[in-house]
Amino acid sequence: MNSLPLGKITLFSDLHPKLYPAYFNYGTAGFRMPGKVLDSVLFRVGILAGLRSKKMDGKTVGIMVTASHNPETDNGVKMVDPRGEMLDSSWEVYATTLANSSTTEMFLSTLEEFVEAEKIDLSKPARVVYARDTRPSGPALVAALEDGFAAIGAEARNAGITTTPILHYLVKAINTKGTEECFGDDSEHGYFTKLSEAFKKLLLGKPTPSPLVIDCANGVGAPIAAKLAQYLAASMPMLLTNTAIDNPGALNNLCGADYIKTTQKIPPSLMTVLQPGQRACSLDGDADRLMYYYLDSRGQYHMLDGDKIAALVASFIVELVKAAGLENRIKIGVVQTAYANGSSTKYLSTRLPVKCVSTGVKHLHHAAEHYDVGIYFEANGHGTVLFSQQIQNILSGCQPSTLAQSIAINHLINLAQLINQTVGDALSDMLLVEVVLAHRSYGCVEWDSLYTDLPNRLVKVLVEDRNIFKTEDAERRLVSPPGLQEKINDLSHKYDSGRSFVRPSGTEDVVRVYAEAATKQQADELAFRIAGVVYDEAGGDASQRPMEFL
Ligand SMILES: CC(=O)N[C@H]1[C@@H](OP(=O)(O)O)O[C@H](CO)[C@@H](O)[C@@H]1O
Ligand SMILES: [Mg+2]
Repeated sequence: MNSLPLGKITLFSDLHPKLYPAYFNYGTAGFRMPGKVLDSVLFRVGILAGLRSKKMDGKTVGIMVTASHNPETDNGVKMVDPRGEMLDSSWEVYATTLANSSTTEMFLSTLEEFVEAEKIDLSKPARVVYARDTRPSGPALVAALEDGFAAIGAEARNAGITTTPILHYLVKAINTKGTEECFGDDSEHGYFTKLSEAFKKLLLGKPTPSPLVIDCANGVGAPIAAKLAQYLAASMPMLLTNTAIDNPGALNNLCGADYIKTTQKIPPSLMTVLQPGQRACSLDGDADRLMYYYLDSRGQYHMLDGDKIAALVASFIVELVKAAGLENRIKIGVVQTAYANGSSTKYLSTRLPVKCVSTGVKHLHHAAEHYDVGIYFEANGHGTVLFSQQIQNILSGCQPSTLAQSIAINHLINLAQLINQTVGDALSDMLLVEVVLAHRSYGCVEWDSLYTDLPNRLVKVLVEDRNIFKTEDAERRLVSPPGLQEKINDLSHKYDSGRSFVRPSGTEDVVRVYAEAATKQQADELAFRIAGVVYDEAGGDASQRPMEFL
């Protein structure tokens, strides 16, 4: 086939017309909207994925149908590149243009222009693997996606209902099969085997962890964690909660990783379950984010977010690399965003290089790839640790001269197996945390005391046009509107340990204000004063002005 099958695409496309005037944007998290408006988008993404595979010489491309931590009525779709990573950003623009073509004719002509511009060799095969989360709108959207595959003639493999990180794993496993970089068996069984075997090796000789309460957000994490529990058997006792995937409206409702981070509260459903001192964690709706928390002996709630996970894991890896005698050969680094708590940055900076990049997983992931071992976590609990292929080869070829070196090297080798190398993975990260806690003989209290979080506050501001907000220095400084950054600086300087920044959201039509300061009251006050200044500069009617915190 050296030209697009226009007749077939037309037939299918007419079954999936663009009915909604909505503007579709392939953003940080792919397309994400109310599920009911996405039929045409899924069909077109099916075709685009086929073309992406052809462009990548027939390698398998992944597609995940999910809206992660969003409300149950939302849905979305994102594409995964052959190495298991997020779609190349140049294609995000094509995805947006194709999704917004208002008629079949316009869609076809845009497709043709695009094939021409990208010089796609249409005679190449197209291969895709796809999955969805548990959302009720999922089956119909997957059917639209499958029509897209049929229209372009893609060879499609259905991975069923699974997590986003497993889909990423499958993509990389399929594409590295039979190569030196072989990633593992390209099945869910392969994923569970890889994780559980590495976990058991890392825990050998350590006491079995006490039971961990897992809030599955009533989403796809529930069936997947249940399967993982079977592979781990007695080596990791887990108490699964919020597993009601068939209860309408339950997904992410008053539970899940995003609820934990944004409300800084325990899910109400766990109030009677969680014992003081017991570890608990929450996954989000597609199980790529993880938050830990616990109640202290006075019953007070404490949150252990992505920054605390980074601190725990980074210090452990730094010590292992030293113990392996490889500190001069392995360059370790941490990547954060401006949302990382100032105390975490301070803690980490005394141990290893820390880089700050713009918000969004792809920025963190790419920056982490510049290290031999790159650790990245967003404060919201999304993150992973990347071991370069070269370092994995060095580790497996190492000739240790002492027993201690040999043990440390083996631990590093097993960590590279345990940790999902493609994307943040709540279940893999959870096992990683459990390994470090077991090696350190830490409970939550000891882990929490690595450093004390600076109180902070995040406020959303509704403005008339968030596009007038432009930033630099990894989003820490506003360059537009002119003069606003100076006002932010003046206010921040008035508070002990005051730090604040303002940036337009990439996923919502708002501007976000983040502030931290020495006390909670000061952080709240600073955030709301800056939000007020932002609103006065760019907001609309006075009723939407952020209310001063009392
Ligand atoms: C403050 C915050 O949590 N921002 C989130 C949010 O991005 P915004 O661009 O801030 O809307 O969604 C992103 C995608 O899920 C996530 O990567 C990021 O951390
Ligand atoms: Mg998610």
